Amino acid sequence: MRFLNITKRYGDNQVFDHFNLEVPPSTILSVVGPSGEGKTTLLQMAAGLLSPDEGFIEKEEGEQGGISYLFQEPRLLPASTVYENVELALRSSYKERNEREERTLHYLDLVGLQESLPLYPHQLSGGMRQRVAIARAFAHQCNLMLLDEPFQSLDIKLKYALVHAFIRLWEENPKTTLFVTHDPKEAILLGDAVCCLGDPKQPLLYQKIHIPRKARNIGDASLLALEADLVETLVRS
Ligand SMILES: Nc1ncnc2c1ncn2[C@@H]1O[C@H](COP(=O)(O)OP(=O)(O)OP(=O)(O)O)[C@@H](O)[C@H]1O
Repeated sequence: MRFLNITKRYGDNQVFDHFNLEVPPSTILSVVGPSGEGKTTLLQMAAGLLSPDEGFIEKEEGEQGGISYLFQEPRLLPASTVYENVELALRSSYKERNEREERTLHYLDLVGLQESLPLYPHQLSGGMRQRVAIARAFAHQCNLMLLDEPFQSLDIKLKYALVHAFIRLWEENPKTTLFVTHDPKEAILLGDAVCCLGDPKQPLLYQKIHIPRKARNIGDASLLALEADLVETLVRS
């Protein structure tokens, strides 16, 4: 997916000014940036919910069609169980009940919820609800994933458990993904590249990460150096 020469204004507020950015197919681009610098605007344009004033968004053939969203709040169906919340997302793509059941159990297993199938959202902790939302995002037939701070407001242990659950599911079937976060560590653990917004004309920082996702350890020297660069860019912006 490419953002080509994008200009976007809200009244006098110019958020993007002939801005270019590329997310190679089947990769994750982590987007960080100070508040109000256009992260959500970028996601909304990628989703087609908002049009740029100038420029356009080019999507590869495999990126057209369904989009899976993952938000900070899980947005589950309150009257449906854990199992049903995920199974419902599979109905349009799997007509066979047995196949749907197998897929549902697979996704819920990968996020560690195999024991919680009959529970309703109000019976779950915040972290468990977000696990269901992650499983559902992967169950939904999609060609593009848009993540808007899905791991925010979780304690640090839970946050990394969910980041790893996300990676396990994503690696099974990689989709072009835009991942918005305020947390440089999350950005570095998940992204094939990280970029920092903060200048309407161009990213303040864009850095590819060559270490395979599964081999990343947040204590590695090169990742710590990148994190320091990101933090410095964010603080200076
Ligand atoms: N519908 C709107 N009408 C007017 N201004 C808007 C609208 N949506 C966003 N903006 C403005 O555009 C700028 C970018 O907003 P956006 O929500 O994209 O930023 P963000 O980086 O996602 O912020 P945050 O990190 O706080 O979520 C902000 O100055 C915001 O006030």
